[in-house]
Amino acid sequence: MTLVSGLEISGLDVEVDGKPVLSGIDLSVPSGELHVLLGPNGSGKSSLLAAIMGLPPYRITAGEIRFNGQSLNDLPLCARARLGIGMAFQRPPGLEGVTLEAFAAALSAQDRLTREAAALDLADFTTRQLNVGFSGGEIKRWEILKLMLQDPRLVLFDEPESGVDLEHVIAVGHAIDRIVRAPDTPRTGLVITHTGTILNHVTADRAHILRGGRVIASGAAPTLFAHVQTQGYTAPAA
Ligand SMILES: Nc1ncnc2c1ncn2[C@@H]1O[C@H](COP(=O)(O)OP(=O)(O)OP(=O)(O)O)[C@@H](O)[C@H]1O
Repeated sequence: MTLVSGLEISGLDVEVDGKPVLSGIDLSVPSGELHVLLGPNGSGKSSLLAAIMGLPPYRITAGEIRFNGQSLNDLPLCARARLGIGMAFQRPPGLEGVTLEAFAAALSAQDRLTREAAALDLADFTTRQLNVGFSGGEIKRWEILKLMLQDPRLVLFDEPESGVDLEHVIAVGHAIDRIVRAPDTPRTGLVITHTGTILNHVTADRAHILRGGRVIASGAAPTLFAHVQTQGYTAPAA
């Protein structure tokens, strides 16, 4: 299938320092859909997000990543960000001297900061420096708020619920839905989850199981997650 709009990955091989981490990945996420990546530790989930975002040291050695019909393979990170690709990181660094207010002002997104900071319980943080002294859960909530301010078109979430308490997971899930399901802005989303907690609060369309750097199964998100809970990261019988 060739998608005109959305994310399309075909025959993708990726290596790190000469070591293959992804092999023959075929994955399509149509515009307007949110897909989930499941898989055991070390199966290549974060490497896949990094390869889409263009983060070093992940190197594409075969295949192609396209977004809205444009190949990303030869684009540096900053060009991918300008195309509207954004990522909520697992362990983002602190940015001393840059406050949430200043970050929002640089993006002319002060209105969104006011609105969405309240929804993510970060209203008291606007004069704080980014990620400096934030708790683990606060960092995760800021990563979601950051995406709201950046207004990306392809949104990558690396374990958005890990370290987030149960009450705030609800806010994070609703915020992810607001990002991906904005009625007048078509967006595409890909989210990694281990526990599946976030799936109780977002509407996910499809899920994919990665194992050993390969996609071994794809299916409706609730069905595939239920399968993983009982059978582990295996391909369901046809
Ligand atoms: N920068 C790197 N340097 C060396 N090896 C790496 C690097 N990044 C990933 N790898 C290796 O690639 C494999 C896939 O790692 P990756 O982080 O993508 O897995 P994951 O599925 O996201 O795992 P987890 O569920 O534990 O977060 C692992 O064996 C990992 O050690």
